[in-house]
Amino acid sequence: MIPTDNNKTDLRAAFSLVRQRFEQSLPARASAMQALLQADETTAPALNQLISEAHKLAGACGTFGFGLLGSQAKMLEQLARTIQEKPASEQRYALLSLQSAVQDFLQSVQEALRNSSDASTVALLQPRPENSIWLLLETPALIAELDTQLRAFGHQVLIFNSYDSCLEALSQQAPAVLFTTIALQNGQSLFKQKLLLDRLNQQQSRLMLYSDQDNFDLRVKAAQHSADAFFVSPVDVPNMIATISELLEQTFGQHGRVFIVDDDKLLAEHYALVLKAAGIETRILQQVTQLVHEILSFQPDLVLMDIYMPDYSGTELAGVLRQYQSLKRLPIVYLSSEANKLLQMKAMAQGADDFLTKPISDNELVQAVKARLRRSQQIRLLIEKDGLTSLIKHSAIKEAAALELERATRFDKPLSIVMLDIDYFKSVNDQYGHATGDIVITALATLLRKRIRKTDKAGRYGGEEFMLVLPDCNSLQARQLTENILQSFRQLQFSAGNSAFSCSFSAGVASTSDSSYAHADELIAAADTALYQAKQAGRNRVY
Ligand SMILES: Nc1nc2c(ncn2[C@@H]2O[C@H](COP(=O)(O)OP(=O)(O)OP(=O)(O)O)[C@@H](O)[C@H]2O)c(=O)[nH]1
Repeated sequence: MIPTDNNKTDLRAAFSLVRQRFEQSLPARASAMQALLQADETTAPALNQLISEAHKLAGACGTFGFGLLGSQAKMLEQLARTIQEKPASEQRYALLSLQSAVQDFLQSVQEALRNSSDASTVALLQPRPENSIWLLLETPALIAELDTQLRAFGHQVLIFNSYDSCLEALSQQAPAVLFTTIALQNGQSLFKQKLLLDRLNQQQSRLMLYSDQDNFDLRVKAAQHSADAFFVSPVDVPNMIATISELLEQTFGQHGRVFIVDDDKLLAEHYALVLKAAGIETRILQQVTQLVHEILSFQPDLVLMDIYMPDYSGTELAGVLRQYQSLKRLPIVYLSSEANKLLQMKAMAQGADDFLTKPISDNELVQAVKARLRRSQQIRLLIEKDGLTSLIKHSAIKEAAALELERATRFDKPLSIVMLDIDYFKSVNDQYGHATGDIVITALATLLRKRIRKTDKAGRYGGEEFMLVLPDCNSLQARQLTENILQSFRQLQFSAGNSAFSCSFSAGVASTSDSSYAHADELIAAADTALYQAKQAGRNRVY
C-alpha cells in the first residue's frame, strides 16, 4: 500500500526511531570492540568476533548516514583479517595498531554523534487508488466502449480531452494507469509533455499508449518513457482490457513482498521501513530455525539475505530454502558488505540470484529491489501464464494447489478448490466464431482475476475450463464467491455482428473444510466430480 498522509507521519517517526536506536547503540558497539582487544592475550575467537562486528558496522553505518564511520569499520575489518592470517609470533605488534585504530573509531563515533542530524532520504509517495484508470483519447466510440467495459470490471475511470487538463488533475492525484493517445488532432505530441511524463513517472503510474501510426521511431520514444503497452488503431478492446487488468496486477506485484534475513535487527528494521515507504510489504525473519515456516506463511516474492551471520551463513540458509520444491524458484538476493567479487560469485553459485553490496543508499535499495521484483515477475509471467487469458497455466495452477494444500495443512487452515467450465461453449464457437469464443474466455478470466483475493490463484485448466485455488476459505465461502462470479458472468453482454448474447458456467467446489485430502490431486478430482454433477443437474449452477 502506498502511504497516506497519516501513515506518512507514522513512517517518518518510525525512521527516526530506528535511527536513534542505531545511534544509541554505536558507542557500546565500539567499546565492545575495544574490550575484545584489552585482555593480555587476544585470542583467535576474540579476533573473529571483532571481525564480525566491524563487518556488520561497515554495512550498517553507511545506511544510517554515517558513511565515514562505515569506511573506518571496513578498514578495521581488513586490518583484523590481515592480523588473523599472520603467525602468532608476529601478531602481537600488529595488534597494537589495531587497538589504536579501534580507539580512533570510538572517538570518531563520539564526534559523529555530536554532529548527527536526522535527515531521511526516502521520498514518500502520494496516495493513489490502485484501480483508477485515466483515458485521454479522441475517438468517442472507443472512449465509450472502454469506459463501459472498465467500469463493468470495477475500475474507476476518468476521461480527459487535453494533456493540460490531465496535468492539472495530476497535481491532486495520480492514476494507476494512464491510457493516452500519443498525438492530439491539434498537433500536440505526448512526448513533448515533459512535466506530465515526469509526474507520472514519479508517481509510478503505468503508461499505455494509443497511436494511429506505427513506426520504429514512435516505439523507441514509447520505450524511452517506459510505456507498458503500445496499441495501434484499430484496437481490440477485450485484449486492451486484459492488458490493463494485467498491468494493475503487476502494479500490485511490483510492490510485492520482501522477506528480510539480517542478524543486525536495526538494519533489518531500517530496510523494512525504506521498502514499506516505497509500497513494498516486508517481513523480518524472527527465528532462524523457523525460516521455512515464516517464509511459507508470508509468501514473499523475494528474499533479501545477509551473508555473514553468527549462527548460520546466508549461503547455508539459501541452501535450506532450495531443498523445498515450492521454494526452488523464490528469488534470493544477498545483501552484504562483502566487496570481494570472487567471494560474491561463490556465494551466488550457492542458490542465490543476485548480489547487492552494503552500504546501500535508501534509493538504491528501493530501485534495486523493484527492478528485481519486476524482472522475476516478468519471467514468472512467461513461464506460468497462458497467452490468451494471462491466467496461470494448467501445470502452474496444479503446483499452486499442491503448495497451498501444504500450507493449509501446516497452518491448520481450510483450502477450497473450484473448477469452472463455460456452458455450451462449443455452440458459442459454432454460432459466433472462434474469435468471439476467445473474447468470452478472456472476459471470464478477467472477471475471475478481479473477484479473487490477492492470495488466491486463478488458472486456465483447459480450453474453457478454469480452476480457482482459495486458501483460508471454507466450502460455504467458496460456493458463495463462485455464485457471485456466476451472477456477474451471466450479466456480461457479448456482441457478434448484430447479435448480442450472454453465457453461463457450471462449477464444482471441493474443500478441506468438508473432508481431509492428503494430495492436491484428490482435492482437484473431487472438485471435478462436483463440476460434472453441476453439468448433469442442468448447468448454470455451483455444486
Ligand atoms: N474459442 C475457443 N474455443 C476453445 C478454446 N479451447 C477450447 N475451445 C472449445 O471449447 C469447446 C468445448 O466444448 P465441449 O467440451 O463439448 O463442451 P461445451 O460445449 O462447453 O458443453 P458443456 O461443457 O457440456 O456445457 C470445444 O468446441 C473447443 O474447441 C479456445 O481457446 N478458444
